Amino acid sequence: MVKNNSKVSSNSPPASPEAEEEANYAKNLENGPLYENLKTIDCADHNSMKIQLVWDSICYSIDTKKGKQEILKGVSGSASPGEFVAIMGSSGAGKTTLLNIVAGRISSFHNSHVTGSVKANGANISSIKFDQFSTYITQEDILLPTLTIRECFEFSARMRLKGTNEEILEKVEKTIADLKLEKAADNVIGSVLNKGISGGERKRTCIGVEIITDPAVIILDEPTSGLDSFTAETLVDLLIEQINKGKTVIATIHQPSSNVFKKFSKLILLCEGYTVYQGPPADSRKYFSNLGYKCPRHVNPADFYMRLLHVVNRFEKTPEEEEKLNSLADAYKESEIKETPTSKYDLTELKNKGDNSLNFFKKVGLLWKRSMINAVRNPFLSRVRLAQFIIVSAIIDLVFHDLGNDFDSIQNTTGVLFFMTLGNIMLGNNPSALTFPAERPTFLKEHSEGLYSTFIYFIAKNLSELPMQFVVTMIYSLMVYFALDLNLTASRFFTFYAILTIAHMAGVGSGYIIGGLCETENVAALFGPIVPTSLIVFGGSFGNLKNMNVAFSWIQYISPFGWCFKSLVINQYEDFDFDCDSDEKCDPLDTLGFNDPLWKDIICLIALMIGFRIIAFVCLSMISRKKKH
Ligand SMILES: Nc1ncnc2c1ncn2[C@@H]1O[C@H](COP(=O)(O)OP(=O)(O)OP(=O)(O)O)[C@@H](O)[C@H]1O
Repeated sequence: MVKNNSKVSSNSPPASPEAEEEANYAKNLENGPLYENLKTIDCADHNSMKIQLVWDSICYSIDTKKGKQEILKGVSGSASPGEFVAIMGSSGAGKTTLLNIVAGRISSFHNSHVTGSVKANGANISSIKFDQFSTYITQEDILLPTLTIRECFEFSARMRLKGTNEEILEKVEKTIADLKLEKAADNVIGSVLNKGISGGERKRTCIGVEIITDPAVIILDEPTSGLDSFTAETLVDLLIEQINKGKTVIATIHQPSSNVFKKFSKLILLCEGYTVYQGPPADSRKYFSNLGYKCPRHVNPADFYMRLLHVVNRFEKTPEEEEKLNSLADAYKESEIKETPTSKYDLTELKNKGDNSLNFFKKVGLLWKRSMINAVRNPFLSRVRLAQFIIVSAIIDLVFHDLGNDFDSIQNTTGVLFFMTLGNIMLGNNPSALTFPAERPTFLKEHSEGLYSTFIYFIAKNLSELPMQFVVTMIYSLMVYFALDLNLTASRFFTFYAILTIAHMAGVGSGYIIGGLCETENVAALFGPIVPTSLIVFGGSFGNLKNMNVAFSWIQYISPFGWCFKSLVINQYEDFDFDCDSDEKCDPLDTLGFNDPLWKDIICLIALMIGFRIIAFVCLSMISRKKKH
């Protein structure tokens, strides 16, 4: 219950010993590091652009099954150059939503509606390419675990900045130094399974990857979450160094320590979509004290406010909770500290910067290089792939060696060729189904930041995986072809190798489709075998295709198993010299009904290889576009 709902001024003089104590506390806060730092700011010394962000009357609602849910209810505020604005509030208060709207990452869509305006130096952020001037650092640390800190920065710098090699490397070193990461710069990021850099270093790396371009506005979603209080304070100090350079920093923060709390330039407290306080942290104690909520002397104000704004169940508030929150929101609306968003600075006009992006080939090259580093540092997958082909080849050699060339050999030969077809395509499909889900967070993040298009990523991904595909099918061909004594001419061997390689690549393509559609590796592992397994039925070895259900007979044309098997059989028997009495009886191609010319089957296989990739690319494009909204 708000005891004092009268207008509250942050500047009114202390009238009682209690008020004097509050004033002293506020003074102590003012003497904290932030205010010392702020005095040293000389924005004119910095050449980089200064941006003031002003958001006015932001409302955000979503349509749910139960009706319209209002998430932000007319929130206004600003963040100026040299300011660290911290947004705090209870869980579900709308902090991340506000941050996303201010960053221009949420706009009205099918079931969500945004009203109000967000302006950067007076220009509506939707009318400029705001991400050219700002960066958004998400709560999740999305970094490739196999790269080192220096490599992460270098990739980001090369992708985003233009300049000579020396300039790029200089920028990388400067960012490492700015973020005090010198000692860990050559350590790999690591993952849950392979320990790498510490949590604080990881967070600083995420920040470094983004601020390497020197953005004027740095927006962070819960940058200190999961860090101990000392590491969190160190991180906030690094961000304060950024505001000292004239940057505008806005962050949502959970449970800051009292040391961190007093370093913010401005505190915004949100509750249930309303602003309940906006102003210097040092003035907040007095403000809430005047409303009847006195924060005890030795209690961290951040904890006190979180407890004050907490509701047990957001969707079923008690009458007391409802009354408290409404009166806090009303008190802010009527108070003198309520901010009327206006531009206070001599603002530079924001014009879109020229296109700073690299050309297509350089981007493909950088992504390809990163994928190769990733593969070399994570050899497990490559080794497993090699081992799979060696084991399957060895089993084939053991079971079917030296097939011979008499009539009785036909059944064994066609059998082994079908078995090879199966192994070859399945061993392409299944691991590939896992690759996109593993890289999905990195791809979606970098794509949404405009680092590269889906097409560039897709081309680089395909190119980086090609060498392995050529190697495994060569091992397969060499280990099996001569041991089984198949049609022994050089041209037949190389055609055999080419068929296996194209079919394997078609298998990889079908894996890409599944990988593109599945969000996680677990789901992809479950669904991975489904598509190829269904296509095996139409591979031409388990039944006469002419007698199958007409409704499904078209599937034979999209089955790489069928085309691969047919090609291998034709390649084996087209000019095979049989040890046989009767010519007619000895032509297995006639018996199997494989009368097409070989080139036709190979072209169909190539068409499937390309077609599967086009479908996979469309799936990825749809997912990346959906993610952007
Ligand atoms: N697109 C959406 N669809 C459904 N609900 C949404 C959507 N966006 C936001 N919300 C809801 O709006 C409310 C505010 O979400 P938001 O993420 O902004 O909260 P928050 O203050 O950042 O919370 P936390 O501190 O727990 O992260 C939540 O109840 C959330 O479920």
